[in-house]
Parts: sequence; C-alpha cells; structure tokens
Amino acid sequence: NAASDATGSGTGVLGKKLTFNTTLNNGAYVLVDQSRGGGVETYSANNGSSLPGDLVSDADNSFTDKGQAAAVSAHYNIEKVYDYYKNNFNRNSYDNKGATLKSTVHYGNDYNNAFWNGQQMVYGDGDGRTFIPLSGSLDVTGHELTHAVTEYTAGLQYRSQPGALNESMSDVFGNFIEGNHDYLVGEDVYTPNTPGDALRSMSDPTKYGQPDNMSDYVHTGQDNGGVHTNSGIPNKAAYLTIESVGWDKAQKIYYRALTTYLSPRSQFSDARAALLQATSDLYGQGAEYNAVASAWDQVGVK
Ligand SMILES: CCCCC[C@H](S)C(=O)N[C@@H](Cc1ccccc1)C(=O)N[C@@H](C)C(=O)O
Ligand SMILES: [Ca+2]
Ligand SMILES: [Zn+2]
Repeated sequence: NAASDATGSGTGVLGKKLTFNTTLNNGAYVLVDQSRGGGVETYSANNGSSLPGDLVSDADNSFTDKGQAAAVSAHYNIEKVYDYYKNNFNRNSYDNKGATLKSTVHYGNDYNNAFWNGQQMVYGDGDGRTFIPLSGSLDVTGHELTHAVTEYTAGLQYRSQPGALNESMSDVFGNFIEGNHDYLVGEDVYTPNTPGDALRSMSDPTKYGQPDNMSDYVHTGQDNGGVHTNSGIPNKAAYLTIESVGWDKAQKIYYRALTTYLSPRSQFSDARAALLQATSDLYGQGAEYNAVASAWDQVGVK
C-alpha cells in the first residue's frame, strides 16, 4: 500500500489529542490512511443520511474543530481495530483481503446508535443525553467492525439466537479490543451526566435489563427477536470464560470459534459446542475445556 502522506493530529470526542495517518489530496489533508490494508477512510454525512457523505478534510492537517471530533475518533479508533485483528490474528481487514474500512460520522440528527450496513460503519452523534458521538468509544468501533468480520466468517443471521450470538461476538471483541477489563459496553459514550453506568455489562447483564441465563431468554418480536437483550446470555458465558482461562487464551478460543465453527443459523447450544471444539483444538480437553463447559452450564446452555 502507498504510505500515507502525512501524520495528522486532532481532538477526539473525549477531548484527547490523537494522531493518525492522513493523505494530502488536492491541497487539503483528508482522513485517509493508506498504510492499513486497503485503507481507512472517514467521512461525514453532515447530519444527513446519504452515505458515505464527504471525506473529512482539513487545510493544515490539524483536526481540532469541535465538528471534527467524531471523525477524529472514528479514524483513530478504526486504525486501532484494524491493528487488533492484524496483530493478534493476522487478519487483513474484515474480509481478510484488505477491504477498505469506511466509516461515516454525523449520521442523522441526535441519532443514538451506530451500525454496520453491510458496506461500512455508520455513527450517530447521540442526543447528548443518552449518547455523545458514538465513534468516541473503542468498544463501539470494535463492536461495529466485528459485525463485518462475523458477516465474512460465521455469517450469523441477525435475528433470534443467531442474532444474539452475532451481537454478543461484537460485544466480546469490542471488549477485547478496548482492553480495559471492565466488561462494560459503551461506557465512554453513554449518558454523559451519569458517571459509571453503561449500555450493557458482560459481567452482570441483569444490571442493564438483560438476561444472564437461558431460563430468562426473552421471546419477543422486537429488535429482531431481542438480539440486544438475549446477547446477555452469551455475554455472561464469555465473561466467565475470560475470567477462568485468561484474556489471551479466551481471545484465541473466541476467534477460532467465530471464524471456523459458527455458521448462519447457529443457536446458543451450537456456540457452546463451537467454543468447546475451538478450545480442544487449541488447548486439549483439560482445564480450559472444563472452564468453557462450566461457563455455559452456568448460563443454562447445554
Ligand atoms: C440500526 C439499528 C440497529 C443497530 C444495530 C447495531 S449493530 C448495534 O448493535 N449498535 C450498538 C451500538 C453500540 C455498541 C456498543 C456500545 C454502545 C452502543 C448497540 O448496542 N445499539 C443499541 C443501542 C441498540 O440498537 O439497541
Ligand atoms: Ca467497555
Ligand atoms: Zn451490533
């Protein structure tokens, strides 16, 4: 890949000074990092909804305007997510073929969400009460890009149990990528006026209204069959697994299960089997294997 022309700097959503790769293009610096895979490109929808919108640019390569913060964070965080998959698993972008990583910020008005639309990541600004710009949090960017990895590997359908597994894998890898061992999801951009809370907790899903056991699985037509609710069950199993086998082994087990054994219609019980098989492949059927079995026993999935 062409080396990026320049190293830009700017202020992110949380007020931190960040540096990242940019490219000089027709006399302005754009948020294009040509050094990673097929590139990292960050756009703005300018609070509209047409995608991808406009490449974010700056005359002097110093992205310090308030209106640039969401783009700065997205660009910086996606570089980190690219590096996570490359450095830990030698995966070159979500398709393992160096697909360009496109993100659009300032999507919609007061939009309290972020998503992967099959081609790119999209981030809302939040309404300032429920969320601040969602690209500000590494676990959100990790969550969204992991949907792309899942799409190109397990292909878990986005509804009912496969959908809850899909959501859980995004939370699990968002947690690994963020690396702060708090098992909280979205805490950095959620409810700015309420310190210490989060959108979800993997260690105690019930704290934010999710079930943590199959006996409390929520059957609903809402939210594609409750994918953001029932993800609490596999999230709890992941928390128990990580705490038992340790961060590094758990990452390898989860990556192998996601990319080798899970498939579009996998149910929770299939996830248990996939994770056990991955553990057996990597570490045999000893302590790690028993830890994974115990984790899924504890959430009521055989
Ligand atoms: C288009 C509507 C559906 C959105 C689905 C996306 S993938 C999603 O799950 N988004 C995450 C965003 C996120 C991730 C980590 C931390 C905080 C917020 C999500 O969990 N969205 C919640 C708010 C939801 O859609 O219920
Ligand atoms: Ca977190
Ligand atoms: Zn999601």
